Amino acid sequence: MREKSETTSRVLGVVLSGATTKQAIAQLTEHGEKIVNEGMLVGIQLWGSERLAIARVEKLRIESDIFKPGDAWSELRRESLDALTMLESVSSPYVTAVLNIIGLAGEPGLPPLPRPPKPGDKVVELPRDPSLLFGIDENRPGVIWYGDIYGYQGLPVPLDVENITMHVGVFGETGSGKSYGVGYLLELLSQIPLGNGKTAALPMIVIDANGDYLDYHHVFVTRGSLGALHKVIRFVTPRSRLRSTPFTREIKISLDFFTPREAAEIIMMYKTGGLDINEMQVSALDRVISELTEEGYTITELLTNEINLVYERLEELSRGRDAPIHHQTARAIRSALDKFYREVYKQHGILSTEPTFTGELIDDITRNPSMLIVDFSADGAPGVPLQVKQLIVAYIARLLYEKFTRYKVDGDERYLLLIIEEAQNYAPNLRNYPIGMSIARDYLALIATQGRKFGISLLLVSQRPAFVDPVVLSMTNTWIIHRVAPDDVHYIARAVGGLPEDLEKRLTSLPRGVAVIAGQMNMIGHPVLVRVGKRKVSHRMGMTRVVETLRRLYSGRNGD
Ligand SMILES: Nc1ncnc2c1ncn2[C@@H]1O[C@H](COP(=O)(O)OP(=O)(O)OP(=O)(O)O)[C@@H](O)[C@H]1O
Repeated sequence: MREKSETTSRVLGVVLSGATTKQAIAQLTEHGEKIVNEGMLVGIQLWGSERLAIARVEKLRIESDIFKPGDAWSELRRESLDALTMLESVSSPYVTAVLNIIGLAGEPGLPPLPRPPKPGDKVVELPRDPSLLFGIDENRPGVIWYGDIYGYQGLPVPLDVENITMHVGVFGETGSGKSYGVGYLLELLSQIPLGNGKTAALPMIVIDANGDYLDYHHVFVTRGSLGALHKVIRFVTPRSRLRSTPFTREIKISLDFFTPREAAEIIMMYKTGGLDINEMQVSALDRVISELTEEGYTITELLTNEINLVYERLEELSRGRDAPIHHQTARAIRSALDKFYREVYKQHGILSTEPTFTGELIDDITRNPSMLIVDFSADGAPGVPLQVKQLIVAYIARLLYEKFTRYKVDGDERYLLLIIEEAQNYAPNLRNYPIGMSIARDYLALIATQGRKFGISLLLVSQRPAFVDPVVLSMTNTWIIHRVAPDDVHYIARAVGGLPEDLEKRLTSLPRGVAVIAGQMNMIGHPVLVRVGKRKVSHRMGMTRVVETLRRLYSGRNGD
């Protein structure tokens, strides 16, 4: 625990008259003028006592009595530079700060003030002691400490791991630092304090759109450990040249967790992109698959080695005038089956009667907490189209749902975090983002609405939250918001259930690596600005080396 002497902070300003319990205007001291920034938190020593209020600086204003518009010096300022210099020498500008009061320090949730600060109350730096400030002991089990509160190096935000089950959304435009920040959060979640100096990792599956998390795999492979994680395994598609590298497996899935009806939907949706799904075709294919599964075949067998059986049964059921399946419907189904078989099974090798991403794997990683990275980068999934990736995500979501329901029924409580980068590609909001229906959307919605009861948490990462399915998005309850596009601000503020106005205004101009953190996990109980902490594992993927590469490729060509 830090020394209490740190709490005697230096005075940053004094409260002026007219304060309410929600807002105060303070004049800054010379020291305050040097270090106070807009967006920063400060303390107000209330009523001349030891009680402390926490407030956020909404706005700074510089004032001067001699440089007021239309004052008696206006003409002089206009006519003479000498006079201007003279005025400058006698003017004494000062800075006022508008402070939005958050609540009383020292108690969880920061309760509201019973009465306003009085004129002359001191504005001070926050003590870097979480128990004095938030009433939360630094060593409390189940709390991870995230980054630094903006303006206070060494004063992190306490996050309650218990509330991760209510799902997390991380938003920010490209280059705002989302992936870096998520990596930092995953590092914290791979060492959750349990008390008595013990730590444990939360099992995690990362759907890694661009290989942003492969540094964790690399470090695990070279060092043999990463936090309290047991293993870090990378999954690549079967045609990836990386498939036989260490701690790397091919991802092969089956469709046996799905019902015949769901499998029929998936196949038809795969063909049409889901935009034009025909109920008659889905139920006819459901009938064909159901009949054959009742005869003892698995759905995966039917869509791989035994595809001819499906074709034959389809043909039988659509032959003749009174056939139960119209021949045109059969033709459309045949074409969808062909495409699914050719691309998913033959070309990309994803579908298999011997899947590698299995229920046993989930048993293993939840018993021995591990990180699985599904590498959808160009190296990990070469040439694999989005629809196949959506199918893989749908499968993983369905498998997790199935497994965790079973754990619950058996009284075998387990937890897992499913991280989805570029969430808009798997759970799209079709009104704003018409990429075609995602096969994964309904299964992710299932986890979003039901998962928390079973111990599955979602962490959705997106550049454009307005493009994410509103049902899925509305189920997130903790938000880490980096710099976002102006079009997204309103949408985010609504999804978050309202942000303080001054923070909302800041969202489009946050520097890289600074975010607003709000919602259930944030134990301060109020949205705060935070500087993301330093990762232990570097983030090579996000780096660019334009100048270095130009030098390597082209220097010397002009004879220099
Ligand atoms: N807090 C930080 N400290 C140090 N470097 C950072 C920080 N945040 C981001 N960076 C660096 O900035 C670059 C962009 O960050 P990052 O890749 O996380 O952005 P992003 O929002 O995920 O972008 P995209 O959506 O395009 O993937 C990377 O090189 C990353 O390492």
